[in-house]
Amino acid sequence: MDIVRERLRSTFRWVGDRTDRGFQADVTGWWRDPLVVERIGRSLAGLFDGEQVNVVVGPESRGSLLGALVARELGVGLAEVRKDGEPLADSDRWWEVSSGPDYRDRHLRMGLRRSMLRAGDRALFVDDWIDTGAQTAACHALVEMSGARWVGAAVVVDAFDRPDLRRALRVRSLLHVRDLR
Ligand SMILES: O=P(O)(O)OC[C@H]1O[C@H](OP(=O)(O)OP(=O)(O)O)[C@H](O)[C@@H]1O
Ligand SMILES: Nc1ncnc2[nH]cnc12
Repeated sequence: MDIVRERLRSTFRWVGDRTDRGFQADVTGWWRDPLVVERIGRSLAGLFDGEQVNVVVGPESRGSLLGALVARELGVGLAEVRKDGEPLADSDRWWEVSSGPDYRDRHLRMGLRRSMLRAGDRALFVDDWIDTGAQTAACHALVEMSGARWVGAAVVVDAFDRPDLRRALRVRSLLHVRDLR
């Protein structure tokens, strides 16, 4: 296992009791580790090495934090997807979809300003975690709606139990959730 994956494992913690409703993943230790901050953008970008990407799509908030690091590495920009967000001005044209139930059973309105994605763009989705896949699927729908191409989904932790959708969404990860147990 390389040093970035090792640090991701050692700075991660589960909070609460496994049988408890409050049992949660705490990834904040990642952001506090300078080595992770320095190298994670390159590691995530490397999951799609050799593929042409000209925009990174990152959902608020941890996806846009990581997305900015990946975009910096690739020399491209970031299209931030808001959750239950609104256009800032009535004149803003906005793409929006509703997600299926996510890991907290929420149906989120996910959206972004239309000018953030253009037909012909090649979009790489970035996030910290994929669980039900509902938010990733919603972002995929936004990318398709805009006419951009979906290159794939680069995530830190894969906790997705839908192999068919993993393939369809081209999900690649640095860790599987079982690496954190
Ligand atoms: O696979 P799913 O079940 O759709 O869940 C995955 C999403 O859930 C988490 O975000 P959350 O909405 O908790 O927001 P945060 O990044 O602001 O913590 C995570 O960062 C992913 O974006
Ligand atoms: N089980 C989980 N813990 C923390 N963040 C998540 N995002 C999606 N699923 C998650």
